Order: sequence, then structure tokens, then C-alpha cells
Amino acid sequence: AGPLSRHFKSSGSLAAVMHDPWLPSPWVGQPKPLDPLACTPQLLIIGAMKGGTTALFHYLNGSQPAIHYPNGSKSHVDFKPRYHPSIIGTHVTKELHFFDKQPVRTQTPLYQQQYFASFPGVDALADQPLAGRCSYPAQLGLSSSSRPALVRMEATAMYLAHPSAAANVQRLLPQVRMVALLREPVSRALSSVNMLFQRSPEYAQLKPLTPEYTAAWKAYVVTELRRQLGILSDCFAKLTMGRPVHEQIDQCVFSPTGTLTGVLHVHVGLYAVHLERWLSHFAPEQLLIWSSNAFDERPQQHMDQLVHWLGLDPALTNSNSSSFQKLHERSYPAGSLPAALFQELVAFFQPHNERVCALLQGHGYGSLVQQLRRAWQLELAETIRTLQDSADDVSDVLPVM
Ligand SMILES: Nc1ncnc2c1ncn2[C@@H]1O[C@H](COP(=O)(O)OS(=O)(=O)O)[C@@H](OP(=O)(O)O)[C@H]1O
Repeated sequence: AGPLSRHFKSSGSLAAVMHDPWLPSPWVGQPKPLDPLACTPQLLIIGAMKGGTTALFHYLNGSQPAIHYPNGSKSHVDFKPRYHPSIIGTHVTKELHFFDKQPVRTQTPLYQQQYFASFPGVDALADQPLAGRCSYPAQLGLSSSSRPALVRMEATAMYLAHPSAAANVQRLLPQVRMVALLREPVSRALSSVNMLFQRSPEYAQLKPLTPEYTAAWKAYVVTELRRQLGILSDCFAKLTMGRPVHEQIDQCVFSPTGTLTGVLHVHVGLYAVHLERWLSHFAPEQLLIWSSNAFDERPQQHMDQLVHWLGLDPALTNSNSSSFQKLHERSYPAGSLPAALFQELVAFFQPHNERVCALLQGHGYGSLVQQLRRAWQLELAETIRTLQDSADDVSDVLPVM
């Protein structure tokens, strides 16, 4: 028996392996090698919010989320070997929220110093990361004479949708690599509104999934999403020719100080707007884009692709360091939302989904587009099946992708 038949025996079917729709699609272009001497962050997980960014950060970092501070802010505890020894997360919190600020703030030296000192091996007083000078303390096991590449990373899920983030990143870290996880926008919006409901002090006294909870949840979700759909539909209705869509939408929904004016749940899923903005600042080879669903289905293959894409030695990977359990998963009241809301959400997002597919196709991400179409159709069908209050046929609501 030759190698092929051995392969058939071990994996069931070669055809199944070759056509696995959940494997990460190939990255675009040939990225420049990382700088092994850099002590600035070299990897940013930019979003999308509710796209699985917490899981990705902690799988890589061998850590888990923890709440340490009285104000509820989050940190993490490191407890396992990192997925790859050369990739290391910020030692503070997963989300540093540095680039989703006004440019005037991100250009302040003191604020930059604080940001860089949030990463392992960077001393706020002694080091000058932008000039490539860092002290590499002993606890990292690195000496200045044998500096292996150390890819420092952080994951701020709001970067993808923030109007200033791409330009801020380009100004400070023009060579940085970024990963974005794109989740089906209706399911993502529901995940986002669900989180806010569960965090809201107003509803904190309700016992989860009781009839009172479900009634309050339904009222909140329906009102909030309809309100946001209305605001964003008005913004799109006012678009004029001659200026990029992302500039006009950003202007419509962000205050002059860069605060999003109450449309978060719907706005984050407008991936065409966001990627148009990022791709106007960065070459596609700096941006690895995944389907959240595919990442969920095949986490290890995605992590291995990331290691490969960063040009790190795959032989050093600790592939059994991560159990790949879902992180930040929340419960929902089943069968509680009207079919009409789904129809409105689906109708709203459909042209934007088409626009992002065309944008990605035009930038060389053709096989990702095929994967997203399939993944989004499946996730949307599952979300509607779970949450819709009537037994209407799901296919009545689904768009043709
Ligand atoms: N491995 C993996 N792959 C894909 N998706 C995953 C994964 N692990 C968790 N999840 C689901 O992602 C949702 C939370 O996303 P984030 O961690 O990005 O949220 S946040 O923006 O940091 O608040 C949250 O979705 P909901 O449960 O629908 O709220 C998680 O269940």
C-alpha cells in the first residue's frame, strides 16, 4: 500500500479531507517577514466584536479570562503553555482599547508608552519600542544576544468597526499583521444585544430564562434592534456619490469625539464599511480574515494557519496546549422573537453582505467568500430555528446567497 491508501485508512476519505468546507481559506499575497527584533506588537486581533475574539486570544496565549478589579474590568490568568512560544499576549487585559481613540490621544507619547508597556518584556521607562530598543527581561527566557521573534499581540474587538482605528494603527505600526473573524451579521447582532441585556443592571434581578426574563428580553431586543435598523437605514438613504461609503457612514453614526451613537449591535456587522476602511490603509497580505464559524469548527487548523502565516516554526507549536472550549458563550431564550424581526434584519443586511463579498472577491479573498456564504447561511438558519417564536419555515426568511 502506498502513501495515498495509508491516508485513506487514517482519515476516512481523502475526498472528504480535500473538500472540508471549514478549513481556513488561503491567505492573500506574500506578507513581508516579521521583524525578529521588534518589541512593538506585531499581531492585532481586530474583531469583529462577538466574532470569537476572546477564544482566539486565549487559545493563543494559554490563558483564560478573569475579572480581577472592583470596577469589573477584565484581566486574564495564564495557566497553560502558549500555543506557540513566540506568540504572547498583553499581560494586562485582552482588550487594550488603544487604537479606538481619537488620533490626538494615540499620538501622545505618554499614552503610547503606557500602551507598549502593556506587553511582556517592555519597560515603560527604559525602552523605546518604536526605535526598536527593548530590555528583554529574564522572565521571558530571552537574552538580547539570542532574540528569537516574539510576536506580541492584543485583541480589541472594536478596532474593526471604529472609524479611527485603521488610520491610527497605520501611523504607529505600519507593518503589523491583523486577524479579523467575520460572523454572520444577524446572529452577531443578537449576540451583541444579548450581552448588553445580560449586563444591564435594570434586568439583573430577573432569573435567567424565566417567563419574566424572556418577556423583558424580547421587548428589549426587538425595540433596540428596530431602533438601530432605523438609524442606519436613514444613514444609508442619505449617501451621496463621490465620497467613500465608509466615510459617510462613519460621519453619520460617530460623534465628533469618536463615540458610537447607539447603533453598535447593527453597525458592527456592516463588514463592507469596515473592511473598505481597513483595506484603504493596509495591503491585504497584512490582513488574515476568517469565518467565525469555520474557526469554531476547526480551531486548530486556523491556529496552525496563523503560525504559518506569521512565518514561525510550526515544530515549536504546543498543539495539545489548548482544549478549544468556547469562551464567552451566552444563553438565549429560545423561541422568543417574531419572524417579522428576522425578516427586517435579513433584508437590511443582505445588500451589505453582497457588498462585502464583492469587496473581498476584488481583493483576492475568493475562496473565503465561498466559505462565508455557506457559513453565514448555516448560522442564520440555526439562529432563526432557535430563536424565532413561530414554526414558520426558516427558508421563507433566508436570503439566497
Ligand atoms: N472558538 C470559537 N469560535 C467562534 N465563536 C466562538 C468561539 N468561542 C466562543 N464563541 C462565541 O463568540 C461570541 C463571543 O465573541 P467575542 O469573544 O469576540 O466577544 S467580545 O467581542 O469579546 O465581547 C459568543 O457568542 P454568543 O454565545 O452567541 O454570544 C461565543 O459563544
